[in-house]
Amino acid sequence: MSDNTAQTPFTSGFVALVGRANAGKSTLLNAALGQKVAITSPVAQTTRKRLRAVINTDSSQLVIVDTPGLHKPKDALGKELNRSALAELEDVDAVAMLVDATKPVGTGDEWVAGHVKACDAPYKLLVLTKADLSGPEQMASQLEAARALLDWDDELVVSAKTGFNVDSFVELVSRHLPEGPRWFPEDMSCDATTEELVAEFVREKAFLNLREEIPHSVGVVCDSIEYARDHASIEATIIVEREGQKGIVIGHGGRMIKKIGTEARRDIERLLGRRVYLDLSVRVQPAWRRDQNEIRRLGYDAGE
Ligand SMILES: Nc1nc2c(ncn2[C@@H]2O[C@H](COP(=O)(O)OP(=O)(O)OP(=O)(O)O)[C@@H](O)[C@H]2O)c(=O)[nH]1
Repeated sequence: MSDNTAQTPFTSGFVALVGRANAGKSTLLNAALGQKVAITSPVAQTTRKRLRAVINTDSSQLVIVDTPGLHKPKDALGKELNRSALAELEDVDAVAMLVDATKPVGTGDEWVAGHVKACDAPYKLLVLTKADLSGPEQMASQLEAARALLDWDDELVVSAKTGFNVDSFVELVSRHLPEGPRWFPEDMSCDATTEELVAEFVREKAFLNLREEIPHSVGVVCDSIEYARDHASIEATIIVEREGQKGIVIGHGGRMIKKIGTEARRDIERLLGRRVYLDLSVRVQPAWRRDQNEIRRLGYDAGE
């Protein structure tokens, strides 16, 4: 494939997706990539790991950085997530701030916008998400409120669920990146290891199936992956903070952990392109969310 044509210079760069928890960052990233790498759920603060996804077009390479949603931190994990999200803003070529079209623009958005305003990124894009859930009037008033947050370079309304304007998002950002080479090989879709993606896919299903406070107490680590000719055998551990939570994760007669495992296995099979045997266990690690070392060990930190 030719990278450059006489007419359009090849552009490349880093793009941070920021926004309040639950704004739709991970969903937009997966939709733009056309492949699931980031986990999503209706529970706020699902994203813990920074993930870089690489989107290649004929004339550009976007390295999209998904960040944990910004929020008022309640514990060491919360602080680390904010730190990691804000650190991403320091060195990117573009920032896309996502605002949920269905939730009134409020102090949370103002706080995030304040950080976007202060950062040096040369291109700042407002993205109104979840267009499929919002009527024209609500959309218009949300846009007006979001416009007042800062002097945006551009604005775009998208629905990552229906695909509306997802391609436009990629095109628009590509046009505003600097001229540059492909930084990453064309066949690389993200910077997470298979083990990290497996652990995240299991955590997503735990988030989706467990209610109330438990999801935030859940950490997942992938212990091993063994590849055979036509399948892979995987062992992973779900970490919780209390004995009682362990019982809930396992469920009556093991039903809950089986459900989590079955759902995660489907995504992992799609990722690996082969049959998967997934062996899940549960371990209690009291107060791991307050333990900086444990947060690091699980990879829910800013890295380097
Ligand atoms: N209907 C609809 N739902 C969406 C859309 N985008 C995201 N969602 C839903 O909104 C919820 C949150 O989406 P995420 O992508 O996990 O949001 P996030 O900003 O990454 O959230 P954090 O991890 O908390 O920072 C999920 O239930 C998504 O399915 C959309 O365009 N339309």
